[in-house]
Amino acid sequence: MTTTKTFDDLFAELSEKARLREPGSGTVARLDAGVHEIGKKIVEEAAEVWMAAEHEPKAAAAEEISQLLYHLQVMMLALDLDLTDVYRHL
Ligand SMILES: N=c1c2ncn([C@@H]3O[C@H](COP(=O)(O)OP(=O)(O)OP(=O)(O)O)[C@@H](O)[C@H]3O)c2ncn1[C@@H]1O[C@H](COP(=O)(O)O)[C@@H](O)[C@H]1O
Repeated sequence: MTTTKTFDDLFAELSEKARLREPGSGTVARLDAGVHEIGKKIVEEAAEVWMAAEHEPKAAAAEEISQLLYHLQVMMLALDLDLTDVYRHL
């Protein structure tokens, strides 16, 4: 049986990689690049979500949405925000 990684699972995984500064982690590299670069990536991925939603199959849009969620989590880590900081606004 395959298990599906949830938003919370991914955040826990990324938090641990950041804490350990895991060698070879793309997440650590993105954190080192800083908020400005992470922000540019969020805008890029958001545009890709929009384009996929209008012009590509639903599966492609789903993949782009997953990438946007990933980069939003990287920004949360860069700002030292945790899930409860965000969830309290939902
Ligand atoms: N879910 C993701 C994820 N989504 C998107 N991305 C990154 O975002 C990029 C988005 O794809 P693009 O098409 O924009 O690629 P690109 O233009 O080459 O982007 P750049 O790498 O040049 O920024 C991907 O190539 C990944 O680098 C992700 N990188 C990592 N994860 C997961 O995060 C976890 C930790 O990853 P590491 O920190 O790399 O170990 C793992 O479980 C990964 O599966």
